[in-house]
Amino acid sequence: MIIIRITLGIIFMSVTALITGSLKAYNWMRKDRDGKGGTIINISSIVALYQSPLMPVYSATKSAVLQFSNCLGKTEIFSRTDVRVITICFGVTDTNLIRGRVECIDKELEEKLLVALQKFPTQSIDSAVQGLLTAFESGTSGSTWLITTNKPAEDITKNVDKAYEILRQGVF
Ligand SMILES: NC(=O)c1ccc[n+]([C@@H]2O[C@H](COP(=O)([O-])OP(=O)(O)OC[C@H]3O[C@@H](n4cnc5c(N)ncnc54)[C@H](O)[C@@H]3O)[C@@H](O)[C@H]2O)c1
Ligand SMILES: CCCCC[C@H](O)/C=C/C=C\C/C=C\C/C=C\CCCC(=O)O
Repeated sequence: MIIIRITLGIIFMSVTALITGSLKAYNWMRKDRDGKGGTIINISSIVALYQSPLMPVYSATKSAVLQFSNCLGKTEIFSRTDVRVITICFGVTDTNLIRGRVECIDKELEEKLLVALQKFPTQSIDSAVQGLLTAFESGTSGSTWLITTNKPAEDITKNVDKAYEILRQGVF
């Protein structure tokens, strides 16, 4: 089935490869294992910050990137390893990704996504890169940055923390 192939591909690229690659870099850089410290910047997306039916698989992978990177970058670990982990949530950015056909889990969603991608303001690659550089220069370990609609990069770590404070109610 085509959708299974697409789904497995997205999960492999956005989650499996990202996590294994991050951990390889992490273990190589960590100061408590003779490394020199360093920075890992992982790319999530605005789809990790809200719930939409359009791309359940892709959205799940970007939420996984956000959670993995935030947790790996927590102070308790950073203070031992000096490996800073920053997460970027990009908005729609004018790259090949949004130019090609996006095969959703069904035709109805594909049509809705096309409309959404056309309606949602698209930022330039330059804005996206400028925002990433800001996050690299200013971001603390475990921070999350929103870079969208050609606006300056915004540190949204406090929003993510508040969201998880709400989610954890009743857990402990
Ligand atoms: N463009 C957007 O609107 C947008 C929004 C949010 C997040 N993102 C994320 O940004 C990241 C980059 O996407 P993009 O918009 O630059 O897409 P893109 O398609 O323009 O670029 C992807 C690049 O990755 C390369 N690539 C693909 N498979 C590879 C592999 N197995 N090994 C090495 N390189 C490979 C491609 O050749 C291409 O150069 C993705 O994680 C995407 O989810 C993009
Ligand atoms: C609603 C607009 C959100 C845009 C931000 C987002 O990161 C950009 C996505 C651009 C294209 C989608 C890229 C990959 C998904 C590919 C196929 C979807 C597979 C089905 C699914 O995810 O459920």
